[in-house]
Amino acid sequence: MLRLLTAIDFAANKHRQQRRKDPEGTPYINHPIGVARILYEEGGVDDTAALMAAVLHDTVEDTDTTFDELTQAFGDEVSRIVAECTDDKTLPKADRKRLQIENAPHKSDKAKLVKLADKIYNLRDLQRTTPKGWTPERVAEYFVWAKRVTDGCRGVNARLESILDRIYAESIKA
Ligand SMILES: Nc1nc2c(ncn2[C@@H]2O[C@H](COP(=O)(O)OP(=O)(O)O)[C@@H](OP(=O)(O)OP(=O)(O)O)[C@H]2O)c(=O)[nH]1
Ligand SMILES: [Mn+2]
Repeated sequence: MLRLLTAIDFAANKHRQQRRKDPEGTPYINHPIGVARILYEEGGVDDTAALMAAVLHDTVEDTDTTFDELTQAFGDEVSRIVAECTDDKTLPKADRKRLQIENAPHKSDKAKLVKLADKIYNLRDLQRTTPKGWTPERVAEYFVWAKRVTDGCRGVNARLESILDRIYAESIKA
């Protein structure tokens, strides 16, 4: 479990100059820490590798962190879970979004858990406030897209899945 503290410190350093897209400019690190909290507290997940991967899940996608660095610091399993949760930013956005839907069902159970908690955090954020520059249409499209991704991650945690069911019932208009 102390490895989890090391991961939190690592992620906090990597994300230290980043802010969320909300109007308040919340520190980015609130997101990965919150994703790990959702996994543990709301999903009942106490697997250390999954919780560490949750904390680290955006470090490669959004900072200069490499998978080699993660493997060195935290081992193969954590690095692989993060890899499964990392979009290829060299691809056009439409391809990245499509690939998340297509690849979701093929991910490991631990990667699916991180994906479910990541989407819960982001969807709650969208219910709370609108990111800078987002139109209502873009927000609505994110809910529909996120549902397609998380539908492919089902079967790993009934509690997280029912939280998502409620969020979609509240926010996706037929
Ligand atoms: N809802 C919300 N999202 C914010 C905010 N600030 C940053 N984000 C991040 O923005 C991403 C979603 O925005 P998009 O425009 O769809 O994706 P993009 O950053 O990949 O282009 C999420 O990345 P991600 O975690 O990698 O997840 P995802 O791309 O798999 O959804 C989310 O964490 C905020 O204030 N509210
Ligand atoms: Mn994320």
